[in-house]
Amino acid sequence: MQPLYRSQQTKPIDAAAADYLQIDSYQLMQRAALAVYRHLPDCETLLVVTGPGNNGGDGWVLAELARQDHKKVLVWALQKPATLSGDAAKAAEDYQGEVVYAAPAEPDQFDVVVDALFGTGLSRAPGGLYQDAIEYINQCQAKVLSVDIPSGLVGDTGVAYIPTVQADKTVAILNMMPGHITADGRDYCGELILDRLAVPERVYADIDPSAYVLKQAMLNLLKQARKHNSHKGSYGRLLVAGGQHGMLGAVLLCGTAALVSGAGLIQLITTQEQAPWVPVHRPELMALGFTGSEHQIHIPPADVLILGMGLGSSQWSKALWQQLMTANIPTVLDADGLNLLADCDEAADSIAVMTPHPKEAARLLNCAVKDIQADRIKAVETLAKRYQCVVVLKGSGTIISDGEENFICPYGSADLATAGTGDVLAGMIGGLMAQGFSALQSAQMAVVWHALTADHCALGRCLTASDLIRHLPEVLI
Ligand SMILES: NC(=O)C1=CN([C@@H]2O[C@H](COP(=O)(O)OP(=O)(O)OC[C@H]3O[C@@H](n4cnc5c(N)ncnc54)[C@H](O)[C@@H]3O)[C@@H](O)[C@H]2O)[C@@H](O)CC1
Ligand SMILES: Nc1ncnc2c1ncn2[C@@H]1O[C@H](COP(=O)(O)OP(=O)(O)O)[C@@H](O)[C@H]1O
Ligand SMILES: [K+]
Repeated sequence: MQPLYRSQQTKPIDAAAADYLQIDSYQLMQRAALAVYRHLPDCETLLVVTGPGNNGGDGWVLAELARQDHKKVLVWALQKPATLSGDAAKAAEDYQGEVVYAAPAEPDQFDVVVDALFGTGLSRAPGGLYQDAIEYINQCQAKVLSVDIPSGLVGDTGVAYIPTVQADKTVAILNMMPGHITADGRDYCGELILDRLAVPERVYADIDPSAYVLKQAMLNLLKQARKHNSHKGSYGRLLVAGGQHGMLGAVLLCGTAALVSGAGLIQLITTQEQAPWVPVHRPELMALGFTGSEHQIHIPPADVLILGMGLGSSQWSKALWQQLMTANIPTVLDADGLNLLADCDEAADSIAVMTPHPKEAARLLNCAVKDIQADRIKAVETLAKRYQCVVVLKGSGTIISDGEENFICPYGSADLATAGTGDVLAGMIGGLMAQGFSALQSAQMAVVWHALTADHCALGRCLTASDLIRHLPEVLI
């Protein structure tokens, strides 16, 4: 799996790469700039906007390459060359073309704008001249190519400061960062290209990644045929509980998704009044009504429980939650199941996977949603360690953590931002666990399958949770 590194890990990565290639840091910068230059869209005229550090250095080198390639190049330097240091100063000195120190008039004279303002060294919101430059770039009609990362986007977290360069293409050098694909990342990077400068991954073997990118290939396991000599009992017994009055749809979506994911036997637990309707909607699903009594219900034997979708927070909800959470069944906890957990101090040993969206995560960590989104990796890791389970933090660039390692999904889109798609995901995770996959493996495969199905459907804003379930099989063909 493709590793993702934090900004503090990029210096040792650069050093290891230079060492492997047996070149110095300036030669590495030259290779980086050449790699970016090769990804430049077809153009005659380009503006290269350079900042105060080595990202700016890459820009100066790229500008000289373009000049030697007979392009019409202009560098807009936010920092005068005399104030630069190290490789960036050298790069500015080697540039033989035209330079300006203020915004060029006629922004539409350029075919391409290269954003070489900030890379991994961005440490605060761009203000003053830098803010003006980013706003200028964003107003240009030209195609925008960002070197390493769009300036203003925080590589560690994917938080985009206001303003951030809106790139058409981003060329990451040597390594990618979590911020390229989670939180705001995908809205700002445009087409994302990683150029490793022909340095093999093993060169960084000693550097611990912050996360890994999940890959489509992990679904190959699900494409394998089942043993002929097997039966429904071989694929697990699953309980799906939730759906207080008026919310039957949540458990129906979840149970149906588990069914289509291959689980053997599925029983839904909902209210006494709604239970008879379950087989009417989906004959393969069995149903059990819970009255809300304090007395222990008869809990059928099960390998996995999915709890919380449309559960609510009434007395009925709390009584069901309490009884099922103490039943000692490996549990996928979702939605209101998580909200009830946030309100109680008891340890919950049976939780195998929890699937919070940022608001549910914020309730569990007693903070605001913006604190979760400010560092999604930290949030998911904290939850996984606290509850000793696999945590799936949903949203753009869904992150999965088992407390040791983190995994980010690069697929899916805001087409999934519609009611019930989370219920479908919980059903898929529980459905895979019921078939014997580990909690982590089930979460990883379900998240990738779910996101790729949305991409495959290509229904845009018309996508519904039911469409998603219907199209699941097509991604495995
Ligand atoms: N040999 C090398 O050094 C290589 C460098 N590379 C490039 O170097 C970049 C990293 O270089 P740096 O570490 O110099 O980082 P940056 O080029 O991102 O710049 C950091 C500088 O910007 C300042 N700064 C940060 N936020 C600011 C803000 N909001 N307003 C004003 N100033 C701000 C910092 O104080 C620091 O001086 C990478 O992203 C990549 O583009 C790559 O070419 C790989 C090789
Ligand atoms: N902007 C987005 N980009 C990618 N995936 C998204 C986006 N918005 C929502 N999703 C996905 O859609 C699902 C929504 O889940 P959730 O918020 O629990 O909805 P519900 O409770 O209505 O089912 C999650 O899998 C989430 O990751
Ligand atoms: K940049």
